Order: sequence, then C-alpha cells, then structure tokens
Amino acid sequence: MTNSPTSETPPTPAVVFDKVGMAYPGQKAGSELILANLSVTVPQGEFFVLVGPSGSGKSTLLKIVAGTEKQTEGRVLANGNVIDGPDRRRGMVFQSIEEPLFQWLTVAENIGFGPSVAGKSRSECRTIAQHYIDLVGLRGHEAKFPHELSGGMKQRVQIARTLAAEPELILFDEPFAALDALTRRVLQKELTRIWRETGCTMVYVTHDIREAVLLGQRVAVMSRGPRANITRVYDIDLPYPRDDLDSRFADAVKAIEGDIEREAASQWEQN
Ligand SMILES: Nc1ncnc2c1ncn2[C@@H]1O[C@H](COP(=O)(O)OP(=O)(O)OP(=O)(O)O)[C@@H](O)[C@H]1O
Repeated sequence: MTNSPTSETPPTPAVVFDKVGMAYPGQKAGSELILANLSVTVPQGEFFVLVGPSGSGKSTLLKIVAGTEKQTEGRVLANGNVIDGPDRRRGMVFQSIEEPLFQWLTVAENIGFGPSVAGKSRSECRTIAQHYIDLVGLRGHEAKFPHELSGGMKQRVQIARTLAAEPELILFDEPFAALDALTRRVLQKELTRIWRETGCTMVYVTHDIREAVLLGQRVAVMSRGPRANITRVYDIDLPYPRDDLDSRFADAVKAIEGDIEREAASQWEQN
C-alpha cells in the first residue's frame, strides 16, 4: 500500500469527544469533574457500545450528544458540527419507563408524529409510519394504543418512532433493561438487523456485558468516577448475528467483565 497524497479525505466521524470534562451546574463548588479529559471517536455507521460502573457517567455522555446537557470542558462534534442543543438528527431511545409514548395516539400515529411535525403530508406520514412499523415487526398492531401493548412492543414503537424521524445517529440508554430475558433476546437480535438495514450510527449504553458483545462492533469500557474516562475499547470482530456459544464471544465477555470488576475493586479499596 502507498501513502498517496491524492487519497480521498476520510469521512467525517459521526461523533467526536475531544478532551471532554463535565460537571453538572448543581454540583458543589470545588467537587471533582464527573468526566475528565475523555476522548473517543465514533465513525459513521458504527454500532458503538459503552459499558462501565454505575455512576461513571455513561448517561451523561449520551445526554451531551443528545444536546440536553453541555460539557464543561473540551469539544463534542456530531457529523463535524459542534452540538448546540437537541436536534431531530440525533434520536434517543430510553428505558420505556423514562420516555412514555403519547398515550392518546395509536401506534401508527406515534410513529408518524415526527414526520408530521417535520411538515410531511398525512399520506406521507402514513407511508413512513408503515415502513417503520414493518421494519420493527409491528404489522397488525397499527391501531392499538400504548396501554394495549406489552413492554417489548412499546420498545419497538419507541425504536420505530425514533427511526421515522430519519436520524443520522441513535442514542440508546439501556433500552431493554426493563424487559424479560426472552423479549430482550429477540429485540437485541432485531436491533442488529435494523442497524444493518438502515446504516444508522448507534451509540448504546448498557450494564449487560453479554448484550454489549452481542451488539457492538466496538465496546468501550469506562472507569469509575469521578474523573471517569474510557480505559479501553474492544474491537468485537465477530460476524452478525452473533453466536453466544462461540468461544470468542465468551472470551470477549470475560475480558470486559474482568476490566469492570477491577474498576469496582479499586473503588472498594479506596473506600
Ligand atoms: N442532573 C444532575 N445533576 C447533578 N449530578 C448529576 C446529574 N445527573 C447525573 N449526575 C451525577 O453524575 C454522575 C454520572 O451519572 P450518570 O447517570 O451519567 O452515570 P451512569 O454511568 O449512566 O450511571 P448508571 O449506570 O447507574 O445509570 C453520577 O455521580 C450522578 O450522580
């Protein structure tokens, strides 16, 4: 391979954290930063997963990218632009308890809501909604209201509603944590299919290391806070859909678990 000066410029990354530090406005004066000097880049189209001890600042990082919180130090870019508040190009999927659907709208109306706010006609909204209803496997449930749905179905609606706004990037904050194990398994599998079909960049926070290895092309491990940082990024070089019986899958889970246990142990030693 040659280092040709005419080679194409690399694509703009989906997200760049550049020496990010964070203290919340309400924090006591003089208390330490929650995040300190954190740098990581997420390329376009990547499935990037963040794991780490409780309270290390994973949700805070997502909120900074969503534009609902602002870092106190460093720069954060989305598609090359400084983040300046929420933007429909950056969608967010929460645990359902945190982000209830519009209870007075049907499944189809919930999913068509974003496009209607964006000024699309009623028939365009219906077409877009139906596309994403099919993509997340909710055909036949279009006319139901949220209270008529199971937890897993509500999460499907939330994912479809986020996708219908045609974001470039989707941020997930433990979206399946409240679901039963079987439903979680089904949705994990479907999410990788949806990711491959849409090409969207995914930034996904979880406590579940097995889930991280099942989903992520890369898994970043955060240190415990305060002054949390990313201590290691694992490349999970396994084909999708992933087989959790593969010994390489088990090796990756074990290595990441080991990192997190060491972080937790250092916390106990200090206390
Ligand atoms: N609005 C806020 N004001 C002040 N401090 C906050 C606020 N939100 C979070 N924090 C603090 O910031 C730190 C990081 O919180 P965050 O929720 O980002 O961590 P996390 O890694 O997502 O935790 P978990 O894994 O338990 O969900 C914690 O010490 C938390 O108490």
